[in-house]
Amino acid sequence: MDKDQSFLFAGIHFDRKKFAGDFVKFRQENKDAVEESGLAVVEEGSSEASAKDKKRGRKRKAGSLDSVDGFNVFKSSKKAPEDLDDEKKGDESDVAARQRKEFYRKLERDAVMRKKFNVHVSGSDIPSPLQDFTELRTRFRCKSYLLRNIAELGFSEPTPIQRQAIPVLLSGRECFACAPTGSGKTLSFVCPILIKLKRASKDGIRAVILCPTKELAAQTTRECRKLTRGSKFRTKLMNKALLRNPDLSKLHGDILISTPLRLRLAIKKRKMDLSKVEYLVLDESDKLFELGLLKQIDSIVKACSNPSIIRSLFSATLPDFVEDLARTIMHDAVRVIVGRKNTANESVKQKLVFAGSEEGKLLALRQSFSESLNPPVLIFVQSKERAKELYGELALDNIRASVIHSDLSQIQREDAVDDFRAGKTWVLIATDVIARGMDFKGVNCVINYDFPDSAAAYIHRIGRSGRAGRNGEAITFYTEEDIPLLRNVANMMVASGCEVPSWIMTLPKRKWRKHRPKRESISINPRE
Ligand SMILES: Nc1ncnc2c1ncn2[C@@H]1O[C@H](COP(=O)(O)OP(=O)(O)OP(=O)(O)O)[C@@H](O)[C@H]1O
Repeated sequence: MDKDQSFLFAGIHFDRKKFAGDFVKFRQENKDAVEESGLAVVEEGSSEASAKDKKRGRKRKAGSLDSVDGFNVFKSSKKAPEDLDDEKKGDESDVAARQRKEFYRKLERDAVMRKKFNVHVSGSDIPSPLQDFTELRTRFRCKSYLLRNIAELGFSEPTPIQRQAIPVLLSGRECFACAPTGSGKTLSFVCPILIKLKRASKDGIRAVILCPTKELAAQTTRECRKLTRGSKFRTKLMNKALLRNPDLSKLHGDILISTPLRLRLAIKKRKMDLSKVEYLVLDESDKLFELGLLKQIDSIVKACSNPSIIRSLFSATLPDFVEDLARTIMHDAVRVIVGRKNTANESVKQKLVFAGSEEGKLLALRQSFSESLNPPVLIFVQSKERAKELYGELALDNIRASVIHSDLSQIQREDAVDDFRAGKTWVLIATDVIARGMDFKGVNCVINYDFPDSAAAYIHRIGRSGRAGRNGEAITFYTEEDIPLLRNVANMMVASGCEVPSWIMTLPKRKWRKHRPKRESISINPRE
């Protein structure tokens, strides 16, 4: 068949320009045929494959030049030139058939692997997922220091998001990634940066990672530094001290991690130059795209003016409006979703507890602590005033608790986090300021003392537990005021495999709106 085709078309020069419309149609038909065959995403060949194809193309060209040499070599041969031509065509079509077969096999292997790890992709020409970390060396020439650091961190195999997002970014593609809380998204964006930047340079900042809070920026900086041990890469955190520097135009460093507000200040007031930035990561991207931060993000995106910049968005929640907004600035981005978009982590056992009133909540908390306090426990409340009140109450019970909210100084906030991490405090009372991204090892239980104000807040809060494959628990207190939105949380619980009393599922479905009802004071006993 192939032979016939090549015979039929031999000598025909197809004018692609003249018949551009037909050519596109023809390509589309071919695409449809592949799609019907059920093989993963239509153009889901790896970019390495396409790179190989390009090389093959080059080789083919080179081959036609080689054939001149070849002709010379066989000049003395007894065979007639026509026979040689036929033989060569036969060989070429065999090679093409073999290559095609191998290509489809690869697509099938990729599809099987994605299915196994619950990875869903869309976009064109998507690279194969990683089988293991050693592929970072064989496929992407990762340096040994990075593999050593990954091993020292105890990561024996890549998590599903790492399997797919790392090769996507390493093949120079922009990317939206949505994967459950605690599933290793940080390594998914730091690792490609380190491999792609190759070596440290004095040319200024080449990668920027934006995080919505100072705490998360500090944590990501720490993680980055663990991964760059043994290399010359320098990771800079945009903190108060750095921001005092009147001229940041010559800042020495490779990777800069910042909150949007601080980076915008650095650009506007401290001559920060981001024109050489090759990688821009928006971590917790949906938070960064909220109204309050959008202006800052916009000016940072503009300041990163390198035309070949690679931008990526990561979060455990990726609403459609964020994707739509991001698509306006991204080129040919690949979308990687692990599991189902916007769902709670399945390793967290979730429970709803009716507490009746504010007083009932405090009683329920005290009772559960007196029966079994299984630290570390993280408690979320809806405002800093309530955080202070609850802290005061727990102090009366001699529970080793600390509190974190936006009224505290940066040092106090850092101390609260560090003490909780080090096990000096058993309970951390917090507002949503630390609901996103914070990686506290082994939080046994998250208590939503106050009902969350959005689906994303629920997913991120409870995602502080059940991280890196561990199990966790989440308890959500509710009172009469929260019942209108109870079904929303119940739906998320059901979607992640938890049981919910059947009456809750019969409640009317409501659209989430900012839910911060005015609640009675937490303190029952007036104190001095
Ligand atoms: N391949 C791996 N194997 C085992 N543990 C890993 C691996 N990659 C990352 N981790 C660990 O998993 C934990 C969660 O990682 P990370 O903080 O990157 O999650 P995340 O997906 O960004 O979560 P969130 O959505 O809450 O920000 C960390 O403690 C990290 O050290």
